[in-house]
Amino acid sequence: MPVSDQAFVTLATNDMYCQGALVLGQSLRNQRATRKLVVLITLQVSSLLRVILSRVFDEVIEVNLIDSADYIHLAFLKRPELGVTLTKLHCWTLTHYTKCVFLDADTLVLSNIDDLFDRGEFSAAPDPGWPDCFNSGVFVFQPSLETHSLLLQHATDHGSFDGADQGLLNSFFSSWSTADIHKHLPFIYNLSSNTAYTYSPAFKQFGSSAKVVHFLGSTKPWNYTYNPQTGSVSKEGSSLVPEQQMTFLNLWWTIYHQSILPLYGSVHDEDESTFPGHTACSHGVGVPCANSAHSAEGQCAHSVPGAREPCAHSATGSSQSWNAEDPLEPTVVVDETPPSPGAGRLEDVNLAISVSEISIEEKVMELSPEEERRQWEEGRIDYMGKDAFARIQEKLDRFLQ
Ligand SMILES: O=c1ccn([C@@H]2O[C@H](COP(=O)(O)OP(=O)(O)O[C@H]3O[C@H](CO)[C@@H](O)[C@H](O)[C@H]3O)[C@@H](O)[C@H]2O)c(=O)[nH]1
Ligand SMILES: [Mn+2]
Repeated sequence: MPVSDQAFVTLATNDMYCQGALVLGQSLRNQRATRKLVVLITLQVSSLLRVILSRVFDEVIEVNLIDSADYIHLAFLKRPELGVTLTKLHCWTLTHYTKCVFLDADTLVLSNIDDLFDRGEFSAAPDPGWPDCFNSGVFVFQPSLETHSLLLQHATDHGSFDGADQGLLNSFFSSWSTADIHKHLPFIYNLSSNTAYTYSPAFKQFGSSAKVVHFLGSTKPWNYTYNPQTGSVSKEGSSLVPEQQMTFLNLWWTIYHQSILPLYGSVHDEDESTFPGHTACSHGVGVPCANSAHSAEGQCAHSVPGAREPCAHSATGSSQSWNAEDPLEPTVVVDETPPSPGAGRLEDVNLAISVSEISIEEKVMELSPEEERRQWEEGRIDYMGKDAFARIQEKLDRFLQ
């Protein structure tokens, strides 16, 4: 029976992490999850991705880093690296749910995990790098504004020993390692795909019971290239990937290929008026790249209503959809057309699709000075890139010369 006051929750602060969130959401649907699916997003997520997320998730909720007084209290601007961390903490504000399970966007659900809702706050699995700490990629929690503000207060007072949410949560829920063994989730609920092999006999014994795999670390599934004809991540550049991880990477990509890519086609078909910049075209083998662009600016959906059914093979069947049944058919890409004058921003991802290769690339955006200024004024500040202190100082120095 569906339970409407409990939810699986994830987070995606940009279009790249949205790709992970989509596969995660779809994997939960494939495993017949009986709880609501919620994705937290931030302003940076494009309107196209918001629509696509709404096809997989029950709720797409924008959390705003800038307007919240809490972040100002935290002297947020002095600790930009805490941004994503603080965004994860927002899950405690989902008080229309009584209990939730948070899953990182780089996790993949392999079998039904509804039994996690039998556990209480704060339940998590050990971190493979330091098992007296939990890994914050999968945890059971109870939304509460009080806990949320205590967490923010803790961040203000103590910071985070790893500069991110895992350190903060471990010092906040510091009795996890000793107090209650029931709050230790078995490792199969958060199996790190790249460290499992360090104890390979255990992996051999228990690996097949894995329920959630976590692509922890800097290389994520969407950083690989996939060959839909072989059903496998391309070997090139992945020769160092251990065999066990390869299996999980291929599973991730199978879901992406079969269930997520068709959504791009169907959104285009249905929402031509919303995304007038979108066109689709076919390319042959090896054609390098396709871009997507649109000109509609995202209205943020506190909650975007969307399809609730599993969307495997949900391509609408027109020639503009990915042909999952017959990968030898000419493939379809979402192509770039110049946005109309005064149009909104482009997507932050390129989908490069050909018969033998699919890849997802981060788009390096060249913004007009007006657009740059607008982003700055909206608080969308690229601390690590063009708005980094060193770059601004350079500009000031040039100006003052
Ligand atoms: O630019 C980003 C970065 C992260 N995330 C979200 O935050 C999660 C954590 O980031 P991730 O790249 O998955 O970190 P990990 O490689 O898993 O590293 C570890 O360290 C992180 C920081 O402490 C913890 O959040 C993770 O749970 C822990 O597994 C992601 O899955 C996303 O849900 C974004 O939305 N945008
Ligand atoms: Mn992660």
